[in-house]
Amino acid sequence: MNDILEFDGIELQYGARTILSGIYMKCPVGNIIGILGRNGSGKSSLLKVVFGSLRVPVRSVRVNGQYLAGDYMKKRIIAYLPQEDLIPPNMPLQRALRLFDVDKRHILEYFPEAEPFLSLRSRELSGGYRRIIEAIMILHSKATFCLLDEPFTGVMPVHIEVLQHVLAQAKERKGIILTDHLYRQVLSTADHLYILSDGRTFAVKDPEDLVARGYVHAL
Ligand SMILES: Nc1ncnc2c1ncn2[C@@H]1O[C@H](COP(=O)(O)OP(=O)(O)OP(=O)(O)O)[C@@H](O)[C@H]1O
Repeated sequence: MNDILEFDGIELQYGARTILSGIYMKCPVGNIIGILGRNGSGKSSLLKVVFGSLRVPVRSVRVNGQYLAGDYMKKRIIAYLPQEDLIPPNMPLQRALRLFDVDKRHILEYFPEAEPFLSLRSRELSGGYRRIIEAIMILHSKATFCLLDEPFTGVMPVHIEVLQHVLAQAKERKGIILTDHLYRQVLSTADHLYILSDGRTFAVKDPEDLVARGYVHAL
């Protein structure tokens, strides 16, 4: 049976505002799960809570029914691409690849032209190149589950197609949860979709649900 990442019982509040409550999501290996939601609906917060970098008093994150606690990445269970840059600005790309235990050939396979970039510091790369390289790094990490916050944003269309190809290959051995406002790309990439609204997750059965939840005017 494929491994399954599952979470619920997550409560997140900022002051008097409840951001997350009534969350349930399941991500089996072999699947890409898309999360959509209006600005400020809590998508990034949810991924941080699941990864463990944002601590909350109540949370239940499980793999195959076993509760996870602490720093998941060290256990090579979950890898996370934050909405902000992943690689520190002064870190050379090849050092980041070593840290994430990713062979450079996984980058060069898609971008042979990137060989000279490997010795550059992250801040010396263009934003779009940095984003797709970071996303590919996470997808080739040893973790079984990958959380990707806006992997398509800032990436040019021909490279989005490359990333969709990498995602399709990666899901054969991983479970992937991603969120992005490039919703057409999310719709064409994800096997299952959720929309986050009023702090809760709703499974999207029909793309028209996105209109009903005020995420798009029309499809
Ligand atoms: N550290 C914080 N302190 C107070 N409020 C916060 C903090 N971080 C996030 N928020 C608020 O929590 C809400 C959810 O933020 P989050 O970034 O998770 O939303 P999002 O769905 O990812 O938004 P976007 O689509 O704009 O990226 C927002 O209203 C945001 O202002």
